[in-house]
Amino acid sequence: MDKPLMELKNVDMYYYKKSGLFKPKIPIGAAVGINMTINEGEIAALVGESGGGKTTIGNIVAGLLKPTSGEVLFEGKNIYKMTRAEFRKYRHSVQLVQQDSYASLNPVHTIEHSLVGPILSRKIVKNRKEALQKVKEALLRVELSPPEMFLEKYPHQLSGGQRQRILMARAILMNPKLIIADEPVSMIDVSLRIAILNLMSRLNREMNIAFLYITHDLATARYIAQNGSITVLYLGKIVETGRTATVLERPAHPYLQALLSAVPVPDPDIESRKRKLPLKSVDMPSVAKPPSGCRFHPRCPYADEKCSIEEPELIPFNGRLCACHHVETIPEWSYLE
Ligand SMILES: Nc1ncnc2c1ncn2[C@@H]1O[C@H](COP(=O)(O)OP(=O)(O)OP(=O)(O)O)[C@@H](O)[C@H]1O
Repeated sequence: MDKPLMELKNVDMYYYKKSGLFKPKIPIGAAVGINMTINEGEIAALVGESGGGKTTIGNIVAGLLKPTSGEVLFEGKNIYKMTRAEFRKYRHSVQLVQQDSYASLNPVHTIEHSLVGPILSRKIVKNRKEALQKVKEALLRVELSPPEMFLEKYPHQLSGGQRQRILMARAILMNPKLIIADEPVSMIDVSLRIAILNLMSRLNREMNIAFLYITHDLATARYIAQNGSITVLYLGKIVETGRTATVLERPAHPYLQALLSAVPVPDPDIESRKRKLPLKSVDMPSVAKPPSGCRFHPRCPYADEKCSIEEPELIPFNGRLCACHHVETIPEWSYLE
């Protein structure tokens, strides 16, 4: 039985950008009308192109960014109505791992210092001896062995993949229920990516930690969230969401269909027979000036007048939710022509 861990209810996040001296600030709807649930122990993928609002949503879930409106619930409680003690517990339970592992670690501190410090100061352990023991266990869990070899190192002495593992170790030391992994593999060598994805899957299975995996890369989202859920964003709005297997098997929204058609296949024969979805425009409009009606309509091959006027709601369709006026009538997607 799925139990909601984190819920976003009708969340909007507007940034305000200066448009010139004496001119009013322009609102940028980086996330609009977001409803999303991450269940206990689930791997949820959040995908979309640059500027879609992924990092904004990740930071809202992490409690680092307060949305302009809407509710953020952790275990059913609004995080902005929590007592100090409850909020502290939530912040320990939800950890954020960012893409730039170098920037996330203090370059003048050893790994031991960076990992022991937070659990001592947050009183997760009683003393330094216990802290060191826990840190060694965490390093073993993230496959940095022997741990003693890594404790005295500085971030610059480690590879990108090893630093990303250190960040995972720092996150699991807080005994989290959810780790938000924001593009965790985009800055490491392709050959090492799969190992980090497998590590996250293992932490999910062995420690029942839920993951919010944020990425622009559908292939890695499909791989890691194959038994979980996927939410696709376009210019700050959800266009399709549901179980990953259902959504990616038969994508319903034309934007997701186009994204899937663009994932290259190594076999040239299949690649040449793969179905293409020619978009009307390759240019991504600005989120500061989103198109009227359906935000995808200027690029959508199926768009008509209604799409340019009326914003589509997310509605149930074939076992998932999809925001498209023509979802019932557009040709069913198939992988090959
Ligand atoms: N602090 C800010 N002030 C003003 N605008 C912002 C701020 N942070 C983000 N934005 C804008 O909000 C939009 C969504 O940004 P966000 O970083 O959430 O998207 P993203 O999908 O994570 O993209 P990327 O993969 O490029 O990081 C972008 O147009 C961005 O320029």
